[in-house]
Amino acid sequence: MGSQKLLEVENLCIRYGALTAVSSVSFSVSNKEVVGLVGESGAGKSATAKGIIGLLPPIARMSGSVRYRGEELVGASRARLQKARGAQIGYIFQDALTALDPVRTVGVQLVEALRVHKPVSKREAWQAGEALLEELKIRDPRRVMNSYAHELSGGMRQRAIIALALIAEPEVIIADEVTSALDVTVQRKVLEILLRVCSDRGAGLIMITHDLGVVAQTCDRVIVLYGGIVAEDADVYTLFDHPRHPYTHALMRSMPRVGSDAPFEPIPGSAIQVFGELQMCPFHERCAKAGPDCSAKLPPVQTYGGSQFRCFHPVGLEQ
Ligand SMILES: Nc1ncnc2c1ncn2[C@@H]1O[C@H](COP(=O)(O)OP(=O)(O)OP(=O)(O)O)[C@@H](O)[C@H]1O
Repeated sequence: MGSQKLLEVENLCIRYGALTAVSSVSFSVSNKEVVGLVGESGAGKSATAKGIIGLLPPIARMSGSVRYRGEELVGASRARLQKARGAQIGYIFQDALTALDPVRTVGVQLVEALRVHKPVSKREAWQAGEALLEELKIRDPRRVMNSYAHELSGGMRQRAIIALALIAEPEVIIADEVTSALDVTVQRKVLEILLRVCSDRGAGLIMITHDLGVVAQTCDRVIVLYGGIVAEDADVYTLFDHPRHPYTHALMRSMPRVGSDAPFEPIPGSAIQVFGELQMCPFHERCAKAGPDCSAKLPPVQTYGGSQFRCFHPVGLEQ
């Protein structure tokens, strides 16, 4: 199977009243590709993901284009979006405790999630659920099928949530900070399992995270969001070898590195909220390289050596 574009997001803009959460975000996801959406809290990662599957709250206003296999989802009917959610685009929620219904067993929830989309009997759905839990390396799938969320460990709960998102075999999976609540060893295992199952199925994965360690471990391509815009978009090797946007560069210096004595430096200042149309670089107040041009207008997208970035003063390309 060659590379096929499954999802194309173009010029996505999302507003909550006067607050602009997402401005002109564009990217695509192909089969077997893992695309990271990275950025600090408030950067617009979840808004982008929820916009893709039509789960924004009624106050939100969205424009732009989201195409699944070429079919436009922005402005699609509620029924069309319901079909897209789960059967074509699966969403793994951030918070495993609230994503699972506390009063129904994992099995009952899996059966329902499958039967909404596929004409299978309860028995067949139950068997599919059990097989999927086994695929997710759950040692005693029958016990987990009959368990309630509170009876499971954090890692098991997270795998049950992953199963709920995968049961109807979507081709694109959005994983929203799926492992941030888990300790590091469990996190690594859950990520490995998620990647393997997505790759076995030929699915595309959008990995939402603020953790560059997770990005390095999992992603093929990385979209760095800041203030609701794509600050940088590059394949994972180019991004780590040659971060061009000063925000990406600062983000890398702010994380501890294994085997390095270099001190890690927090990014000064705090993330911004954008109101109205963005007329300047949203990072300029925190940026050591900013010049007068950065506060005068929004830098256009530039391309250099496999990266795209919005910056007048890219790192390593000083004139
Ligand atoms: N329902 C809402 N009403 C108003 N503003 C919102 C709403 N949801 C999100 N926002 C705002 O939209 C912006 C983007 O939020 P979003 O949740 O997409 O960020 P994020 O990058 O996913 O952050 P986090 O990592 O904390 O989840 C933020 O400024 C946030 O305060």
